[in-house]
Amino acid sequence: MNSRLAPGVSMSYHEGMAERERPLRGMDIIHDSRSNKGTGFTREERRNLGLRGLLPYQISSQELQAQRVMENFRRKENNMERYIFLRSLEERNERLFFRVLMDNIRELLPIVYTPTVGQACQQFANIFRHAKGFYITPEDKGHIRDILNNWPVEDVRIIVVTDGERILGLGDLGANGMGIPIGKLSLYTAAGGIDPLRCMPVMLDVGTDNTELLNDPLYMGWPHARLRGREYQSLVEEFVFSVQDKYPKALIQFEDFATPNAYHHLKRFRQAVLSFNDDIQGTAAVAVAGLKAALRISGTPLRDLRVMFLGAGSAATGMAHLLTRALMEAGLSEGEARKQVQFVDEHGLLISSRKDLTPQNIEYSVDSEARDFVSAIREFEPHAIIGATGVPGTFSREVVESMAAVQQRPIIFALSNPTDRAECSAAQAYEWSSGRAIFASGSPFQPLEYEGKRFEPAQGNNVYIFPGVGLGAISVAASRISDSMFLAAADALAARVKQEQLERGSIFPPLTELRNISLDIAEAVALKAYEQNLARYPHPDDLRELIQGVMYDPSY
Ligand SMILES: NC(=O)C1=CN([C@@H]2O[C@H](COP(=O)(O)OP(=O)(O)OC[C@H]3O[C@@H](n4cnc5c(N)ncnc54)[C@H](OP(=O)(O)O)[C@@H]3O)[C@@H](O)[C@H]2O)C=CC1
Ligand SMILES: CC(=O)C(=O)O
Ligand SMILES: [Mg+2]
Repeated sequence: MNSRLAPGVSMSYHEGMAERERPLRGMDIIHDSRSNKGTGFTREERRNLGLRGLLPYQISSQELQAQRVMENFRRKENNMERYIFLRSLEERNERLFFRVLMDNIRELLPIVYTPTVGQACQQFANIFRHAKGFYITPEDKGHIRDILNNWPVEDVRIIVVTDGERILGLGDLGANGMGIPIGKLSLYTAAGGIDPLRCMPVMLDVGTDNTELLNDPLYMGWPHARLRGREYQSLVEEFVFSVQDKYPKALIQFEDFATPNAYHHLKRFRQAVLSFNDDIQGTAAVAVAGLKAALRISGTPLRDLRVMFLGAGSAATGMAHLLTRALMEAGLSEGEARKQVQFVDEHGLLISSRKDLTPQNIEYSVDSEARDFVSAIREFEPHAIIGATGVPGTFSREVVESMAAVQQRPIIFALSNPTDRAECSAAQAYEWSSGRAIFASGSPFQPLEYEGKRFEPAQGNNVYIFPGVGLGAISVAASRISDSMFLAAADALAARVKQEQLERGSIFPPLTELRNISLDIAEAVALKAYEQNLARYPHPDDLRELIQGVMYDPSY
């Protein structure tokens, strides 16, 4: 048991959580999305809360309201309309929004998350209705701790922060990237059971180098070129330390930073602050889980697995790092494990003589005559290729055919988001490999038939990981997040894949199980925290029950 408590960290999850009471009545309660039930208010509530006359006569159950919402949702003409509709619902009636999201996660995930959230970021100014989240600009330098007091919640537990420089595979979207922290936090609640009151989306709006946005009079962000260098770093530091001061129990998830900054922040804060980088570490765990499940289909032992990454940025190098750890757990030395991982980027195979290697990928560089992707595949004969380039079409027919020539069951993960950035589509992977590919993609592809056989392509996305990691970490007040926690998360995810799913080619469990998956992951992460002496709350009698007990329920 470890009861080292940081200043401001109490002994249990719920302690210190009470927010200032705001007795609401009448129209105020209807305009407060957290309290509002719309037509769900009972006769008695209507009498006691001054609501008589303010609502139509009929009282609807939450189930009936949800049915009404889904009918309206399905009548919308396109996904952007659906996105706007759902976000407006959240602004009116938060519990109904989460009820609907949780009960229809398969149908709604592509709207609140990738691919539609990418489009929503691109059109952020055009669809803007209502400010949500917290914006920090360079003009707030020296005042961040003060302005955090403007946030109306006393006890925040999860913060997702971006600076908008690498939004999915869409590049620098400046302050429009706020759609991503908002979307990720909706999933923290729907999948990870974190009370939305405890969630805070943050945009570090340090400008943008996207000239189209800078020239757009509708752009709503800080209209300057990106802050860089020391000034940028010191703004990020001020933000992190202000958060620690105001919200000492909060986990900070860094999201969609450009690679050099992503690694800089990870290195700077990972030991001292409860934080992680989702693109580097969350993606890594989902990939390791997917590979482990895929190996159950191909029959290849983990210690023999060879993987070639296309792209050598934050997502790919994060995956390589955790995969190396997994291979070491399977009995290889670090050197042996690294030899089983290779990278190809825009300029070809990462060979030792290249001058553009980074600290994250240099250890994987090789001596080889091969240069381009296809000849590197022929030489290395990887069991898996994993794309994290943000560039569509990079898994060409020749690439997939080469994989099918060297492996009976080639593993092909096209992880770039949104859908139109995927390295190849599910249909292409199956067709070009004569139905032999074991496929996953970052954004969803519909089930399909190839030569009379039905395939259900899996979605290899960090949404399977971050809600559970966050839930586990804050349930025990972890002091930091370790690599071992991500390996534990990967194992918990892989363990949920059933044989019958593998037979349909699906290497991740159904998204409808996200809440239970997150609970399993949270338990595994929390156990790891106790094992590694990183938990700051005393060990409970029943860890799973404790975690389950803190999970948000949107029912009235
Ligand atoms: N499925 C999931 O859960 C996740 C998916 N992703 C996706 O991964 C993608 C990459 O993210 P991230 O790693 O942060 O981005 P980066 O920009 O850091 O990395 C992209 C990498 O791809 C390389 N690249 C670019 N063009 C090509 C090309 N034509 N052929 C080969 N390599 C190329 C780049 O090389 P260079 O630097 O030389 O340009 C760079 O190494 C994004 O689309 C993102 O949506 C990210 C996180 C999670
Ligand atoms: C999924 C995700 O985190 C990304 O594409 O950046
Ligand atoms: Mg991301």
